[in-house]
Amino acid sequence: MELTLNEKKLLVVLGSIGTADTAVLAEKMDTRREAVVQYANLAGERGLVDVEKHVARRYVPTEEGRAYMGKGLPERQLLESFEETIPMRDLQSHPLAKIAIGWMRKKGWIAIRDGVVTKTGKTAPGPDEAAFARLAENGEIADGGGVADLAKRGLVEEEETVAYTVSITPRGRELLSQGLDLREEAGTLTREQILSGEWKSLPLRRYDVTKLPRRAYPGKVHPYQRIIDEMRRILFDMGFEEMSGGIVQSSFWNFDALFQPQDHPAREMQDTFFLGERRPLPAGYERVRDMHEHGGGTSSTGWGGTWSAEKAEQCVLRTHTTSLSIQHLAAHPKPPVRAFCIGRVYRREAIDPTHLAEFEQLEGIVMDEDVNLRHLLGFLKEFYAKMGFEKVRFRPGYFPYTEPSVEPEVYVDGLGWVELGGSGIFRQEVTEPFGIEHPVLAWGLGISRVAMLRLGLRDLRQLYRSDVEWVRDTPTYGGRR
Ligand SMILES: N[C@@H](Cc1ccccc1)C(=O)O
Repeated sequence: MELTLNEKKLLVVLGSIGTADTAVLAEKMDTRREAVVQYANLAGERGLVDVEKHVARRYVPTEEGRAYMGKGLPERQLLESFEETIPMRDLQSHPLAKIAIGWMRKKGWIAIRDGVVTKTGKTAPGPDEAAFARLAENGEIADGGGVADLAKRGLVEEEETVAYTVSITPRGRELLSQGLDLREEAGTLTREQILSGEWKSLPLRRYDVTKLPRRAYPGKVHPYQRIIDEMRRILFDMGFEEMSGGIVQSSFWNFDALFQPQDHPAREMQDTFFLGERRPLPAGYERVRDMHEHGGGTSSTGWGGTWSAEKAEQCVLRTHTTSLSIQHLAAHPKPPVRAFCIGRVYRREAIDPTHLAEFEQLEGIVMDEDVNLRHLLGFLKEFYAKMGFEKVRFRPGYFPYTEPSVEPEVYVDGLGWVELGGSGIFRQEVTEPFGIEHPVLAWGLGISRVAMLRLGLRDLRQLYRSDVEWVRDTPTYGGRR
């Protein structure tokens, strides 16, 4: 049997005292209690010592509980603050009134009639007060009596202490009587010890290679952020540049520039978070106005009616990242443009496992001479394939700013076809006011959905919870399933 030096030292100490708890052993061995527990468990597996675990539960006061220490429970303090009767209004001005009046009534100590509070005479302390008095005396208290009531009120909380006693077994004694080699063990060898051959005669520390190490939790990137990073990588690899912009946008950029009519249902209060702030309209906004009112210089008839600059100035939390795409195009009206962004958007949704009021979109635009629908479908297919979704199909859709409009769907085993966003080619009504003369392919994909599918989640909210266990248990490897 190969004992570690520490086990041997433990046996030597126990040889003289037989039994001791780990606190005593730690002191005698000049080490920490956790170390003693570890040595004792090793020696215990070999049958040389017995390790006994004692769990002690006790209750200690919470912060609120400490505030009442020595003064008594709030209802007792309040009861003693007046003689036989008191007008309710006066009683209510006592600092403890909020908590204590309810308890006095519940305990039957007072009756309230016509705004006057009268003591009932039945005001003897119950088990909770007795427990509280004992707690005040000792600083802690065992379970039982009225302690449960105090715990329910949040005045005490449970504290658990674990202690171990270690005793030497007959086998341990026998081994000890045979004499133990107490020379220091070498845990690492020096170059000299190896070259000179001295290592052969050194007592070496043994390692148990069959033991699993304790799990380590180094810092790591959140699973959702890893997927987002992967998507950015893919788009950079496909030759896209990244656009950026604020989450607060004027209605002009979020809606009007995208030829969304001012009375469009998506612009209603129940769908969009409107802000009090306003932003001035950009130079040249008149072309957008004209497009809305009568189609500007194009063959479009526009939406008709009068376009309101005031409505367009009003700020919103962006409802889609398409508000960034159109600004990028306005700033870069000449081809080629290949740009993307991944950003949070906001909608007034009823929240459920698959709908949140905030979520992320991946937005992309491609403008070039002669790009067409086939290119758009190709880009989307390629992107999804790189994300690990092999089967992709497209259904016709509708957006006020694209024609044609397409809704991509991916096939997921067990779920079937899942819709993942919208896409299309920007209408002339969108591009013309900004002097854009070539077709623009555009898409906006809900990527929290993608992340949910990739991570096998049933509830979208998991992506946004501070759930450390889940973050720890989600592997970092294998982007793809
Ligand atoms: N903005 C659309 C998606 C989309 C983007 C670009 C073109 C067409 C559609 C949405 O939020 O659902």
